[in-house]
Amino acid sequence: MSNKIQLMESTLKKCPVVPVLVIEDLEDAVPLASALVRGGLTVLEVTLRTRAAAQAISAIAEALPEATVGAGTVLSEEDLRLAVDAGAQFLVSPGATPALLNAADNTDVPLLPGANSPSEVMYLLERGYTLQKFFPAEAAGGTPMLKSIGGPLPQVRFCPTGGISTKNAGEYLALPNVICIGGSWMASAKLVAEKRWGEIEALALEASQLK
Ligand SMILES: O=C(O)C(=O)C[C@H](O)[C@H](O)COP(=O)(O)O
Repeated sequence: MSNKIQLMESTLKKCPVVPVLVIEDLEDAVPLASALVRGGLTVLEVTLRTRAAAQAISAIAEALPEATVGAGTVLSEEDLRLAVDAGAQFLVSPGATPALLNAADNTDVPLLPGANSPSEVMYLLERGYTLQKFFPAEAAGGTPMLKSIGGPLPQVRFCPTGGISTKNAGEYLALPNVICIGGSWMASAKLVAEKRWGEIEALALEASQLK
C-alpha cells in the first residue's frame, strides 16, 4: 500500500487543483485537456459518468504524455477495471465500499477514496488510506468540518471536492490537512459544450496559481 500512497501523493502534489471533468463528446477530450494543461493544470480527473469517459482517458493519455490522467466516479470493481484498462493513472471515488477497496487492493493504480465523517475517515485509515477525498466538501461541512477532523486524525490529508470555486479555494488550501482540491468550475458543462478552450485555459491558469 505505501508505494501506491506515495504515488498518489506525488500526483496530488503536482498542482493545487484537480479539474473534475465530465466529457460527453469524445472529440472534446483532447482539446479540453490541452487547454487545462496549457493553463498549468496537468493532473486531470475524467469522471466515468459518460459513455465517452473511458475512451476520453485513453485519448488524453496518448495525446498528452505531460498530463497525469485519472478516472473519477469509480463506484465498483467493474468501473475500476474499465478505468485501469483505459490507462487511468489514478482512481477517485466519491465514497468507499469494501468491494471497491478490495478491488483496489488488487491493482497497482492508486485509489483516492471518498469520506466525509470521522468514522468513514477512520475506516479508510484502517485500510491504509492516509490520502482521502473529502466529498461533498461544502455540503458536508466545508473547512470547519475538515479542521475538526484534523484534530483527532491529523495523519489523514484530503482532496476536498464538491462546491469549491475560486471564491473558497484559498480557505481549503490553507488547511494543513489539505493536499490539493478538486473542482469543475474551470471546465463547466457550458464552457465545454461551447468549446470555449481559451476561457478554460485562462481559468486553469488562475487555478494553477492558487495557494
Ligand atoms: O464524480 C465524482 O466522483 C465526484 O465525486 C463528484 C465530483 O467530485 C464533483 O461533482 C465535483 O464537484 P463540483 O466542483 O462542485 O462540480
